[in-house]
Amino acid sequence: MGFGVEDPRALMREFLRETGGCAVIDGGLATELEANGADIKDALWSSKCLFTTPDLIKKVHLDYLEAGANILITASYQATIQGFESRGFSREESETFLRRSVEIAVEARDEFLEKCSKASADANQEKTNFKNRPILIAASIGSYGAYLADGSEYSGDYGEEVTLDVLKEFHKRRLQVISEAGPDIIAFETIPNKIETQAYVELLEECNIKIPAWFSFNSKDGINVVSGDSLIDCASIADSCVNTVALGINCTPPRFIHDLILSICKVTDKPILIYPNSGESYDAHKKEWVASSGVSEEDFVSYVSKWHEAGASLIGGCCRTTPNTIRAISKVLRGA
Ligand SMILES: C[S+](C)CC[C@H](N)C(=O)O
Ligand SMILES: N[C@@H](CCS)C(=O)O
Ligand SMILES: [Zn+2]
Repeated sequence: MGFGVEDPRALMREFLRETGGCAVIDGGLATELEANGADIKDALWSSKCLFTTPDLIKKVHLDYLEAGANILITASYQATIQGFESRGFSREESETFLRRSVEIAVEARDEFLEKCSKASADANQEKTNFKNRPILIAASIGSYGAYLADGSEYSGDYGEEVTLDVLKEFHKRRLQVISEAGPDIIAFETIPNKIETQAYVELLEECNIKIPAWFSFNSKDGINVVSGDSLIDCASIADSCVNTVALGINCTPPRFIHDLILSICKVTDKPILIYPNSGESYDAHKKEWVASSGVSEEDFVSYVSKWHEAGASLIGGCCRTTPNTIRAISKVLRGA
């Protein structure tokens, strides 16, 4: 899908018009890869599947489309050139994995739309989710903390040596390669601090990236981003970027989301996105979620119409949410 270079916001306006004002983001990708048997207890986390089980990534994308998603987030969250090279892959191979993450999602969309057009002749089509609908591919860019593979995306504490220039150098080539692979949106996700927000904004401009972007922060107190930096400051920096078509919150417990939406509303008139996690906490050492600490799927879904009323127009799930969560979100929003 192509979008006007002069007005990147036309993308989101047109997309939300077509979806009736609110759209469904997919759910946890890594979560669902694990549920389908992938072993991602690894420094590359879900991006390992780009070279071990790419077909499984496509299957999970298709499951989320079948559940009702309008937006697929690619498997590139923890996919970095530096991470792949440290595992012995060449620069060229590493860049191919980045491009593949976008291609796999595009292939899933094409296959899904093909199934929809076949199903349209079927009298039972109304009973399925195989109905033609607008679908965007959002290329994930996880934070520097994700690459560190030690849970730093939940602290945003990178140490003094990680300056703005270090972060820009870290992300630059990856951002260029992913942008050239042709996603509809760049999804900067789980952004833990202000310095990384600034790095992304400067890179988009300096690399002359013409693809719309979203900025999604995470919080552990319902007020600030996880590093303690002001959410208002981070959101204002993101809002000022000409590429930005939406901003919001992901991988954050559901109980914090309502107040965070209200804060973001104060600094932007762009669409607000939210895709919370289940509220469980992550043990980065064991690479496991602490199961008892989250909310049930039912409770998660009971928040959805309140988030929508508070101002969120793009709603999905992050870690530990599943196609069932997305199916339920889709039902709430499509009935809204
Ligand atoms: C969003 S977290 C659960 C991703 C995984 C983390 N960066 C790690 O490598 O442990
Ligand atoms: N987009 C990633 C997680 C970000 S925290 C995923 O769904 O696996
Ligand atoms: Zn997450």
